Amino acid sequence: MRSAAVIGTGAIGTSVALALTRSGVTVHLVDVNRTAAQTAEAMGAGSLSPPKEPVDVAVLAVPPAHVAAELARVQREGLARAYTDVASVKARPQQDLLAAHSADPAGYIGGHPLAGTERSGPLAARADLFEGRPWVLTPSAHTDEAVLNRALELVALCAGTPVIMDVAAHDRAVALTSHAPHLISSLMAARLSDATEASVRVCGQGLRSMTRIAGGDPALWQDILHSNAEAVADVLEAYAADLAVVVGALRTLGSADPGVRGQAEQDLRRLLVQGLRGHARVTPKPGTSLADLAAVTVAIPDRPNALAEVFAAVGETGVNIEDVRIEHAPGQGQGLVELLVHRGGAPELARLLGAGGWSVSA
Ligand SMILES: NC(=O)C1=CN([C@@H]2O[C@H](COP(=O)(O)OP(=O)(O)OC[C@H]3O[C@@H](n4cnc5c(N)ncnc54)[C@H](O)[C@@H]3O)[C@@H](O)[C@H]2O)C=CC1
Ligand SMILES: O=C(O)C(=O)Cc1ccc(O)cc1
Repeated sequence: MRSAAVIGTGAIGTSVALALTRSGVTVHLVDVNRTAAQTAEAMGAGSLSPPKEPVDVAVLAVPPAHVAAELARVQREGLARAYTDVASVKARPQQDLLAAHSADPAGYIGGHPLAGTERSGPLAARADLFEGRPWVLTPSAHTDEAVLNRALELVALCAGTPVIMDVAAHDRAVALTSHAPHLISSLMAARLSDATEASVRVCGQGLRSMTRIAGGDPALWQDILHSNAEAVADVLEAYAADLAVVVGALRTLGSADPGVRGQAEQDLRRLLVQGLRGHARVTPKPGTSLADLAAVTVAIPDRPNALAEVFAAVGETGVNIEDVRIEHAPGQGQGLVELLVHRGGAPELARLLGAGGWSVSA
């Protein structure tokens, strides 16, 4: 691939543009918001000048409701030889596209990288955002093979992992893994909006993780949820049924009737154990299961470069870090870095870091 166009230079579009530019692709940037496009250009993501001939691929990184209209527009202009998008829902853009008779479905393949952030705009972009992340492609019966191949090349240049899916299966899957969880995160965060300062002050890291995605742009999420409403409602209905059981169990845990109490204990345990099983299925890295990993926790003093020194110390041991979590409470003298490594390497890593003077628990 020699050239590309990115339409929509927000968090995702600029990340794609940065990754392609880094690989030597000439990238042309387009956005209805001039400031967003200029910021992306200033970040080194590409150029605002229009291409002189059709580019190899155009990536539509606009909100889902705008994909089909933008696609029809840029196809009419003959901007590219192949077109794809990154929208979080796939059935709606495809239906809109088929309904918009001016668009050419053969030149288009749906796409969705499962990587992102709760922050919007080009300043939230990162060239390495897609590294090792699944990137769904949804070829339709109309999609040309050359277009599929071009999209596979795009994913490879962004270091993503391609996953071919049918649009309906994709939308059901992300309802479960992304869209319903987003709403649950918003529900949790909404409960806090008028809580007392005294209550909010005693929040733990778990709450911060669980409400992080509630910080996403409400307009974008309204669009995503609107485009996948039925599938998300199905998942939330299942949550509602589980919640009813849990509330019932909590209300009857203290019952004088041993039968009722026993049932409540069983219901609660079943949910907690099932949660543990589900948690183990969310892999931190493709090909790695959480069950294969162990955590080594290192206390980090609050001084410049301390974090870099820990990573350098781990690097010297030769142990690969599979995932990392950082807990820091502003104003406290130290933070905690939890290093997730392969189970077999954890004891030796803990020993070596301890010998190096770090305060470690494994
Ligand atoms: N936020 C996330 O973490 C992820 C988002 N996505 C999808 O990526 C797409 C973009 O999302 P973000 O980058 O997060 O949003 P963003 O708000 O950061 O960027 C969207 C950009 O599109 C521009 N835009 C809107 N309509 C346009 C049009 N008609 N023509 C040209 N530019 C237009 C906006 O001015 C804005 O700069 C959405 O479809 C979203 O569903 C996919 C994966 C992750
Ligand atoms: O911020 C996160 O952790 C995300 O998971 C972001 C995200 C948001 C929307 C998507 O369609 C895909 C990924």
